[in-house]
Amino acid sequence: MTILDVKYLSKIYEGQVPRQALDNVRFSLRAEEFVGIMGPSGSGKTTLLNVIATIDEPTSGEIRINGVNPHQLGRTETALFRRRELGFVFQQFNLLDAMTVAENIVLPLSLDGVPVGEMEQKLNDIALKLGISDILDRRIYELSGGQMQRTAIARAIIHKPSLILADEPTGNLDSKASDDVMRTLRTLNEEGATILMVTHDPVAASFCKRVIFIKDGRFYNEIYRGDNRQGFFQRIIDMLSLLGGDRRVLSTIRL
Ligand SMILES: Nc1ncnc2c1ncn2[C@@H]1O[C@H](COP(=O)(O)OP(=O)(O)OP(=O)(O)O)[C@@H](O)[C@H]1O
Repeated sequence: MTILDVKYLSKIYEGQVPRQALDNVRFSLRAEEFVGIMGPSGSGKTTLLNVIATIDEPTSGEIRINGVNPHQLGRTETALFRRRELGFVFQQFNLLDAMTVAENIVLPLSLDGVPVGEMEQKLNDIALKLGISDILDRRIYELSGGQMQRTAIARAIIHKPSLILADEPTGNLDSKASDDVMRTLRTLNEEGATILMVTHDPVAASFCKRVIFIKDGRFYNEIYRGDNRQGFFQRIIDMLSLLGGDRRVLSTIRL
């Protein structure tokens, strides 16, 4: 089953000098895929994610999520669609600092008017799954980066979205916390979640089942993991150096 269909997507930022950020990008994601998007700085990754997230409008082309083109919905319907169908994980976590972990996680459910008993059940299930049951009463400012990101992931998935969109989810984490977060995303994927993740980090990307590379706003190539993560990691590094990454820097990154 196709969850996300990106069809001939183009985006031009108008301005004194118009800038084409996306040029005819086309790909799709089936249910239970875990796909990374990589490419040089300025290649259009965030723009692509923002258009899929309905934060930004395409100039031409369209996206479909579960067969629906959210850009054709009215403003209220779009907000509802985004809240029900999508889960967001960001580099900056975007948690509410003064609230507790539990309050942050159930926020999307309370916005949707889910009864308290059901909310608590879901909260406890998700906290157990993400290994954060013992920190539910802590305030966000008391957490480590890895705990913050796991809280953010719990919030992103508590309503069982069709598609999880992650933008540099390990960008603010050290390598141990990154590894924990990527293992969490991998487990969620193995349990049925469909994930699209933008990342610069080849180690994080090696947890995906497929990586799509874009360059100058265009689809450039894609590679599949297969059984061997080490081999996949090496192919990601090779592709990044083909795309202009610094080979000396890339050769220092270890799995
Ligand atoms: N709001 C905007 N107005 C004008 N140009 C923009 C805007 N946002 C992005 N761009 C331009 O569009 C192109 C793609 O930007 P985008 O942020 O999508 O790239 P990226 O691959 O996510 O980059 P990075 O890896 O550095 O985050 C760049 O040339 C950028 O300068």
